[in-house]
Amino acid sequence: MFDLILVADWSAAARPTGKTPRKDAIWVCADLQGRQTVEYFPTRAQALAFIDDWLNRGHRTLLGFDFAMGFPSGFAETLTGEPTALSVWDWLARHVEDNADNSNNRFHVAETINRRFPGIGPLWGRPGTHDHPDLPDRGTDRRDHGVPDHRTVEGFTPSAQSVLKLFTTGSVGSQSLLGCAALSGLRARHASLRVWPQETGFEHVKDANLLVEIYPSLYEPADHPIKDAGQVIATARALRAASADWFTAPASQPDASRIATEEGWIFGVLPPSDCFALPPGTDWTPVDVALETLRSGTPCGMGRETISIYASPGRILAADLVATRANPPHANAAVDGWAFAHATLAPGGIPVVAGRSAAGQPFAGSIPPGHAVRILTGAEIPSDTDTVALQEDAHVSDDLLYLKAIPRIGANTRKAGEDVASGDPVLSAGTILRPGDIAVAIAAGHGSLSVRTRLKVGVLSTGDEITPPGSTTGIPDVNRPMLLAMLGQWGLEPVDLGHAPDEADRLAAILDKAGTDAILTSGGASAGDEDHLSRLMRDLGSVHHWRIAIKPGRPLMLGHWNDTPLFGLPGNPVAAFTCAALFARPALLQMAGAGWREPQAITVPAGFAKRKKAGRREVLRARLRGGQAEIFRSEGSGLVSGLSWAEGFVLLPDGAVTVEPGDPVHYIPFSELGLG
Ligand SMILES: Nc1nc2c(c(=O)[nH]1)N[C@H]1C(S)=C(S)[C@@H](COP(=O)(O)OP(=O)(O)OC[C@H]3O[C@@H](n4cnc5c(N)ncnc54)[C@H](O)[C@@H]3O)O[C@H]1N2
Ligand code: MOO
Repeated sequence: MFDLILVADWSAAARPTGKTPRKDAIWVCADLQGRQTVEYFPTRAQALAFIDDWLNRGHRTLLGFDFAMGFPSGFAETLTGEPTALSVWDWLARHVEDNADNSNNRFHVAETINRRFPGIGPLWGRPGTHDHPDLPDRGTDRRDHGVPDHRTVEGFTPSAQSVLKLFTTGSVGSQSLLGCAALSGLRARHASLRVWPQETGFEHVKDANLLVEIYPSLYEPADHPIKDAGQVIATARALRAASADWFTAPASQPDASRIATEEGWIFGVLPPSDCFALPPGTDWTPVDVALETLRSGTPCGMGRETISIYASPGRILAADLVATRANPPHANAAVDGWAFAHATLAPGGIPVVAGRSAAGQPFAGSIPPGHAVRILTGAEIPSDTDTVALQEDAHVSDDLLYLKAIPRIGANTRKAGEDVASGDPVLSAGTILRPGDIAVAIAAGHGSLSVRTRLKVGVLSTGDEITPPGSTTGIPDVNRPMLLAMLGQWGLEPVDLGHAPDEADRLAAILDKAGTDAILTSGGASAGDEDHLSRLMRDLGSVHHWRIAIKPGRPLMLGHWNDTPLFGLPGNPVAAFTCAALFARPALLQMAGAGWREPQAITVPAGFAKRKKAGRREVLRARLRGGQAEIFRSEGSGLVSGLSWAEGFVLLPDGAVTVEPGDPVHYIPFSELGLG
């Protein structure tokens, strides 16, 4: 269809990336009738000149860039008054300054954008060194700006990051701000270029030069020492093989024409036709619906207490913490050596004054110009000096100091407050205190902290067959000690509610007098004659969701006993563990005051093959070996040995999937679930 395919891996670098080809820079693959060349560019301007040159040659061209070419719903209209991606491109072209040496004003433009929106945001993320009051540092600092984080297409490419995030690992927002501005210019220079789907809709365009958004991570990189180069080569190959449904498949989305003009789409992402469909006749609750019920239904009602910093590991900070002193409190020496005022040194030996400055024992006198004084690591820099020479670079003879070389002004000194200034925010409310957080709290002047009182969570096992650990008869109680241990790792207060026999009255009495903030039960959650917990909850409790579209864990029951949230976990230990980690943990942490925390999955190649139907999410016990996710030998949810074998979960999506070895899958290490 196309004679020429151009694939660009874009970059938002603020400086030229250097003469030597390297990763995380701009790479362009040009594929002319199947013959590929790949080029590296130190600047955006050079890459655009190269692309201009190709476009001027008059080939039928498909041109792809790897950044979001549209923004989530509502963004364009608030910014430009028009709900189209192309209006945003033109707005950006008027505001972005992107110079030939890559220097640019993207963070300034981002602030200008944020000021047009209500609340705080929607854009976020900036390097710490920039002072941009209207561009929040963290995504969680934003509110009420009215823009969802993701475009529709990103629902089908879960590893794609939000275009609203401008900085740090994997962010694409900066690329998009600079890129969309550049594309506006490209369109102006090349009138024949049409943008799919923003201009064309989800149409199979056969006779135009097309500009599309691409996502190189969809393809296995070609063999090349630099991954970015391998990715543009692989993407160009994939585009050459694109079929008609690449253009038209997104038209199946309910509001396809709005998506096309406002949000755009990644060329090559095909929404599965039966995605999220449950088999007919079932009424299981999708995982995301159950999680949303929990997120909106488990507010924090915990009080506060002030405790010693020594008792604070794992506790949850109740209020934002502000530094009450600077760290370091005074300018001090970073090394053992000699302090002097740089500007006053004369050639030759430097006279040394008597005395010294040591940590905790500052030098008391004054140091005449051109003199030096002995100083030790951590000691205050005497007020009339500004530079420290390293002891190993100096020697003293006859009370004169000789330096091998004069260090630059300010060398080997630490400025007062260079770490934390008094009044700086250091930790935010909801932080679960880790050793590093405790360190900064102390450095910032705190010896005690206001934390949330601990959330008490009761754990109850049910079932007549359950016997105490160590028993030679019955089924030893795996779940209760396991769940109590999980709660402890999450910094909550586990309360052992013991074991209830299969009698509704006894079960109800135990639940009535639990006295905890939440309850986890295991067993009796499914529909059998002996499944007393589910019957009791339906009769006397309130059930919000029962039967979730997940394997393992389908019988999970979410509800309230009296006013206490109750998680009716399935009896099979693997299902109990999985449901506790994926459903109970975020809800309990939110109740405890730590906010809603979603575990972050990483995308890794599968070390296995598997096929699943649409209709439920599947959670496989997994671990990483050799950079690949391997899975446990069996999915049986009674196989407790797999819980010890595993170091994380592979999550397979609700829709149908076929996983082949090497395909990308989502892996959540147990450390992300607070179970490191
Ligand atoms: N008709 C249906 N049957 C089942 C369904 C269903 O939806 N309809 N779901 C199946 C699934 S999936 C699971 S998981 C189990 C969960 O059932 P229950 O929550 O009712 O659990 P129990 O029947 O009480 O126990 C299941 C299994 O786990 C053992 N168990 C229970 N507690 C413990 C414990 N504390 N420590 C160790 N092992 C425990 C128990 O002995 C059973 O072997 O239901 C399926 N059936
Ligand atoms: O939840 Mo059950 O353990 O899926 O078999």
